[in-house]
Amino acid sequence: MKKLSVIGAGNVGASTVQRLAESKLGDIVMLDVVPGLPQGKALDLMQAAPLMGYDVNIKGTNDYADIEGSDIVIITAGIARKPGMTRDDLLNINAKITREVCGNIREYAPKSIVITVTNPLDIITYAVYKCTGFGKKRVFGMSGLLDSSRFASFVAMEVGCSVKDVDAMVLGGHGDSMVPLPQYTTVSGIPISEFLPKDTIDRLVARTIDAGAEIVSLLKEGSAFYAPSAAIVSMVDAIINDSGRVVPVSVYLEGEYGFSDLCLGVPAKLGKNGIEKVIEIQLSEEQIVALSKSEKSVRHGIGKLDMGLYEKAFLV
Ligand SMILES: NC(=O)C1=CN([C@@H]2O[C@H](COP(=O)(O)OP(=O)(O)OC[C@H]3O[C@@H](n4cnc5c(N)ncnc54)[C@H](O)[C@@H]3O)[C@@H](O)[C@H]2O)C=CC1
Ligand SMILES: O=C([O-])CC(=O)C(=O)O
Repeated sequence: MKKLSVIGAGNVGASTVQRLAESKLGDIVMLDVVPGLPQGKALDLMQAAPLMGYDVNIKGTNDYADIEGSDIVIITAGIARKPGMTRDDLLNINAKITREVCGNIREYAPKSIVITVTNPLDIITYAVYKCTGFGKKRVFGMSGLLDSSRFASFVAMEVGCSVKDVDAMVLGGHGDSMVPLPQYTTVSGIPISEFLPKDTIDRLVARTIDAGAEIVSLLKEGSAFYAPSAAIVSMVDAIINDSGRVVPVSVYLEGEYGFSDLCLGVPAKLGKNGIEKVIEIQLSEEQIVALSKSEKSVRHGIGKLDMGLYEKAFLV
């Protein structure tokens, strides 16, 4: 059995633990700072095991020693946005939480693959990459798979076809400058332009970019967690089963797409070592401009991080 640890037992963390258990992907540790919260949720999930037929162990804890030897660690600890906020507004608080989490991952799970989820996603992924020193294969962020799934669901609703036949692709940062790629979005391999007029596609692209905020404004408290946890578990499945799935992830770039020293959503092959390969695809002039805009926005956020603190953490 693989050992999977989820840091943060809130909406995203607890739903991820439930999906991991139901997918029988490994034994799970769920950690949170709030005393009793992860323990209570873990106990509740263990009591569902006989009904759901999952034979995995789920432990709730406030003690990082329990994540010792984890194969995969998923970081969901941090605050979620409220209506009217951007993801970038979460940076100061979540960067501080992330530093503490990273120090503990370095100490207790130094061989793990780390999947970041906490927002602002690309900036936090960069911070975790720097802070852990684990290298780009073992530190990457979940966002593009969620954004692509949202785009695919909107296409299926509009075309009136099965979601099973829709493949969508969204690149760039997980924010207002994300880059949905209609040209790489298909229904049974057929470009969506064969099914939908341009103004409809433009509307679905805009809805995809705004999809997180749409849910925040409906919920009033907190943000999405059902689709995010599904995307996280798809990525964990691809790693554990060494499946070679190609999905968009936020990864540290070293010249790919012409960008360096930041994390940005690009297609990558996932396998047992984490990121097996970053895939570079042909982009149109318009898409290159959009991706550059996204890169600038993420780089601006990275500029707000106090990197001294990360480098110091790395040296401890
Ligand atoms: N990358 C993506 O696509 C997505 C990212 N998110 C982000 O994920 C994060 C979590 O979202 P939710 O679970 O909905 O929030 P939530 O508020 O329901 O849960 C967050 C949990 O983190 C815990 N926490 C806070 N500080 C901690 C620390 N130092 N150590 C351990 N745990 C700590 C809190 O006690 C809380 O239980 C947010 O930053 C949110 O914006 C959410 C959805 C999608
Ligand atoms: O919108 C948010 O703040 C949470 C998130 O990243 C998403 O649902 O895409």
